[in-house]
Amino acid sequence: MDPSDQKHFTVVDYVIFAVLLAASMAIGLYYALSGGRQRTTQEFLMADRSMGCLPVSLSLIASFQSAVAIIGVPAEIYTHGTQYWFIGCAYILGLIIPAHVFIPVLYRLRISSAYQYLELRFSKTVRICGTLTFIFQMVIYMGVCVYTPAFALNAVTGFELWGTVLATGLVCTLYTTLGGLKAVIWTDVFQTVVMFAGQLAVIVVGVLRTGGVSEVWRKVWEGNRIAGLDLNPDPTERHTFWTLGVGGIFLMLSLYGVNQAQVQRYLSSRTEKEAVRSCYMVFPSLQLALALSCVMGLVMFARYCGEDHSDKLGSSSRDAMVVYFVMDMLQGLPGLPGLFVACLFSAALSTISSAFNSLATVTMEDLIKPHFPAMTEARATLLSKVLAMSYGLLCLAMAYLTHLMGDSVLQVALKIFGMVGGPILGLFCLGMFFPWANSIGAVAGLGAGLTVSFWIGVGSIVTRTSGMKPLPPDCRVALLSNDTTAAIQTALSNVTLSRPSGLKRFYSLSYMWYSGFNCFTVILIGLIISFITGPMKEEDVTPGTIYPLLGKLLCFLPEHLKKKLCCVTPLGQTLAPPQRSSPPQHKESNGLVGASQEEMESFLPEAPFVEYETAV
Ligand SMILES: O=C(O)CCCC[C@@H]1SC[C@@H]2NC(=O)N[C@@H]21
Ligand code: NA
Repeated sequence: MDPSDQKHFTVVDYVIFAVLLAASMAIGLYYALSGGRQRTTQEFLMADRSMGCLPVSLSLIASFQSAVAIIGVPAEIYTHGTQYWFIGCAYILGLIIPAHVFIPVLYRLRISSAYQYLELRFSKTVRICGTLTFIFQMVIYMGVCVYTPAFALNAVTGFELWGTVLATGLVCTLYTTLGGLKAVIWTDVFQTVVMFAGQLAVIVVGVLRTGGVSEVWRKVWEGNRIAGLDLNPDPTERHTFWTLGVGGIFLMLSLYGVNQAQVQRYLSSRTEKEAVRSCYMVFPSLQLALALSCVMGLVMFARYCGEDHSDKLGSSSRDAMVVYFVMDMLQGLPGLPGLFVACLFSAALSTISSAFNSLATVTMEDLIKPHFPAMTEARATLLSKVLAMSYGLLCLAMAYLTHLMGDSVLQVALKIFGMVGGPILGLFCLGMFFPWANSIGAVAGLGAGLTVSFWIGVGSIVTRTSGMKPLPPDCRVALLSNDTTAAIQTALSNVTLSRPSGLKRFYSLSYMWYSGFNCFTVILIGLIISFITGPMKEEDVTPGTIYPLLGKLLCFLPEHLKKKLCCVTPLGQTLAPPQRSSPPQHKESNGLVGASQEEMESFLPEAPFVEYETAV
């Protein structure tokens, strides 16, 4: 972008941005110097399991609402219209199922890492596989989250790119390392407020400067950006009600049901009820976040449709255009561009800090502690801090990798969740809903799921066919010059998109189905291998690790029928846990793994959880 058109920041803007970083640091330092001063892993990683539902719910939003959503969703709405808004329908089941299925099972096991569940249900190997897959997913995702705001700002304002990445990464690493989960949750609360404020400011100023609500509405309506209910069942159609409203449920379950960053927040709640309540409280805030970013996209469309800005932005992507739009709107209003930059970095910091902390937790709990049972609390806490720091530096490296990806950042993030989060969701579903599944089946299922997901993911990149939604003749796209638009119009009008067949059709599966498709692949292969290698007997399954799905689904059946059908009878008391084959390797202060018999009993969930009786 030529310097003459670069939007510049006033001193006030830089001050506001600096205040945001300083406030985040202050919260981090406060929790480093108060309370237990982060001296135990219980406090550093689990916030002493003392959190209330309000901070937890805002922190749950912040974890997966980063600059990717702030920039990527408006760019999506501008380019393809409001179809994406239907993902809001997925938030209903996408939060009810975690609240009533995953939280009860995971909370009552009193674990610190979600993947401890996999060892309880299957074996240590399955736990390690789950942990490594999670680490892989979050490290790449963190890279996208650090890179997005810096890249977008640099493209429009000349804001120093790698200096920003470094500043963001270091501030985030510091307050996460110093203040632990308590600092991460409370900075998330502060940053979520800044995030909403920044987006609201842009929308209000944008609407006022584009001629008011009715004018904006007229332009987006004429620009056919308001999408209707698209019930096209074709799974290769990128965004339809089914891919977003149903495929999106699996995406939500992989994030809000089994992702360590969210599970850790549920487990840090003071009671299970608080955790369930925080999950419910996520719903309105998530809908608000979605609405704000979609409306921002519509205002941007109303503003630029018809004007021509191609010379100003040149080749930079739609994502950068969102920042251009914001700087254009907020010019001459000192402090507001700084507020938006603070909003962008709040979104990024709150997601990255959650990722650091959850990565440090699982690395500690799943990969290190099991091999060093005698490690003292002090050393374990110090190691957790070193881990948070090292993940911070690793993420800067990943930011560079994102530089090479090229796709729209929202697309990249959602593909990562689908390709890696989907199989992990499948692993937990296999464990919770199918008592017959055994460890070999679980590992085979996860392997198959990841293989298929990377096969589709890479295939879709190789045979990429992503076009822009055709524009009405009178509205030229801001980014393209007139003749290019004309060329696209003619090209689009007379080319009949050849329907992909066979393998190509497989590659063109909508990325919104990746989570669901990969989840079912893991379950299917996991069950097949389990039955081939000898299914587990119900009495061998660790109590409390099964969710009585069949019992709940068939709850309308009379007892004797249920007994025959799925040999499931809710017993009044919890059975004595089976003798564990391996002697307890180490006493885990906050987990059941390797716990002794009486510890197991003391932790076991009360009656509502089903114990299986052998089929009569
Ligand atoms: O914002 C990001 O970092 C990732 C993009 C959004 C991830 C998913 S989409 C559905 C759910 N709603 C959110 O706000 N985040 C998650
Ligand atoms: Na965030």
